Amino acid sequence: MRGFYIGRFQPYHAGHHHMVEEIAEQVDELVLGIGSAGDSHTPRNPFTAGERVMMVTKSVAEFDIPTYVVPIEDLDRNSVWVSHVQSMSPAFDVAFSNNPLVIRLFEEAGVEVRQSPMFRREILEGSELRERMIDGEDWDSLVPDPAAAVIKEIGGVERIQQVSDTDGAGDT
Ligand SMILES: Nc1ncnc2c1ncn2[C@@H]1O[C@H](COP(=O)(O)OP(=O)(O)OP(=O)(O)O)[C@@H](O)[C@H]1O
Ligand SMILES: NC(=O)c1ccc[n+]([C@@H]2O[C@H](COP(=O)(O)O)[C@@H](O)[C@H]2O)c1
Repeated sequence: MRGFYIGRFQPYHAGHHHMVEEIAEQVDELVLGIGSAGDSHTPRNPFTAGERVMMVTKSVAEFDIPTYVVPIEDLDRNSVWVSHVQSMSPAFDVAFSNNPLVIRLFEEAGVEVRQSPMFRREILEGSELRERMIDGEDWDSLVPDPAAAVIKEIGGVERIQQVSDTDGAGDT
């Protein structure tokens, strides 16, 4: 059985990693979708699809399961989004998500969806991580080591600080 799990992974953090660990116990192969793949260099979406591919690929290497990492751009049309995902991904039998819209769209398309409990959500949340980077607070203990190394390699903290340091830069 092959599973599918999509997130923006801005950045890929220990909550996502915990969810992947749980999914890996339920499926034989896994597809990880890099959502909003066209977005980067903003306070809410600082990292490119390619950078997120690196964070995810290097982090999940510790799990003993074949994993495909597939960037997926957003569409203006929710009603056909599942078809779009299916056109970009290896075929999958079950989708994993805690996102209400994603769950609804997959279920309406007849795809089985499994949810898992949030893991330490009070700190393991992308927006919390991005605020910590902007404020110069500890963040690297909250992401898998390989993802932290990628963020450091690309100057990710300097980037998010710089793109957040303008009038009207928007929410993180
Ligand atoms: N701490 C967590 N434990 C388990 N699942 C999580 C956790 N954080 C996010 N998820 C789930 O992972 C998927 C991808 O989430 P996403 O990439 O939006 O991360 P996020 O932490 O919610 O980021 P943001 O704050 O940027 O929206 C969603 O289904 C989300 O519910
Ligand atoms: N119409 C669309 O393009 C559409 C619909 C539902 C989810 N998505 C994407 O799927 C991803 C879902 O991930 P999150 O759970 O991290 O929000 C996001 O990148 C989101 O933009 C896109």
